[in-house]
Amino acid sequence: MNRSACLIFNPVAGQGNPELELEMIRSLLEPEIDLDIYLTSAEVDADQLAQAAVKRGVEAIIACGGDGTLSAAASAIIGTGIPFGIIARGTANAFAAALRIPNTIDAACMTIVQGETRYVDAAYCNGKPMVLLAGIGFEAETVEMADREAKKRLGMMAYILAGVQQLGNLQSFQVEIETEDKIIKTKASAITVANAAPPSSVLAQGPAGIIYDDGLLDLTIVAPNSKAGAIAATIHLLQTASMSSAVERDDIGYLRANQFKIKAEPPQKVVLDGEMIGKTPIEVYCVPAGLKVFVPFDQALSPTEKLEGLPNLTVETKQL
Ligand SMILES: Nc1ncnc2c1ncn2[C@@H]1O[C@H](COP(=O)(O)OP(=O)(O)OP(=O)(O)O)[C@@H](O)[C@H]1O
Repeated sequence: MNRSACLIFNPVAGQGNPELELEMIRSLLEPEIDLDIYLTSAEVDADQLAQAAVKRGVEAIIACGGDGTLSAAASAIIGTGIPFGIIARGTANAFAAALRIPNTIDAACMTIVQGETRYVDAAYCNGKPMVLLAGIGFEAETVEMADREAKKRLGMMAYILAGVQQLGNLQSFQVEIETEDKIIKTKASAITVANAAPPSSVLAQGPAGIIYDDGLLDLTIVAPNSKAGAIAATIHLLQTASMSSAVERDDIGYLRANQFKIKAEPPQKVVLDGEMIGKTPIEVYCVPAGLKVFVPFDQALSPTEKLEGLPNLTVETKQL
């Protein structure tokens, strides 16, 4: 008997041809999986469709669209244990990159067909589900500037251009960050709280690698004191992200915790998984192992040790 799944498809996401893309997905998945297909509309979003699918007791949910669609669908699935398939067709595709899921339609479909799953953490920010990150300040201003029309025309460049434009009027603010055991007060231009983040989310890259299944959130504080400092800090974050090392600049800080309460003065705009949600204050907490996601076969089990290649290696199994 075939497996079954609810497929939630956003027909306006990305820059491709939605009819052809849906046809391709059906031809790749339907030999193995019976699909119940629902299209999002301006009125009915992916979270409503996913909530209804959860109520119907579906075997799996597959979401196909940009980051907005993927996070909206994921939000209804957190804590349900229903396996979640991701087919990214957006501009930034941060969701797939952060969870290391292929971002081409055929490889994403193969991942779902293979059927390997892995638990990853999720989070809630001001009561709203979060899979990737909450950005305060600079990032939120940049996302707001890159509107759908600009993204259609320019793709990823829309975000980069908005970021460059935004550097010109870099604002800093007072911030208070509270964890279970600390209250930190400082000045900043950007605060990012990440559950999972792709390397392209530069402002999240303070720590040496963001771990998305450790039950903790990673917070990065970027506090440059000039436009030149902001550029230098960004370049440093790009370098450390590509080498998976932690930052070493006085104007960048980071910490890990299970939850954060953040206040800013003046209040700052907040972007949550790519969508504007209003202004600070925010409260974010992690939901360990909140999502069960289809992942490529080689990631289903993360290796707990690596010994091969060590010089003169011998490994002896002890008799217990
Ligand atoms: N049929 C539709 N017509 C108009 N808007 C829609 C429709 N379906 C979904 N939407 C809207 O699309 C938005 C989500 O878009 P999504 O993020 O998936 O794609 P994108 O903007 O192309 O990608 P990215 O976020 O990577 O730039 C939501 O705001 C949702 O309300």
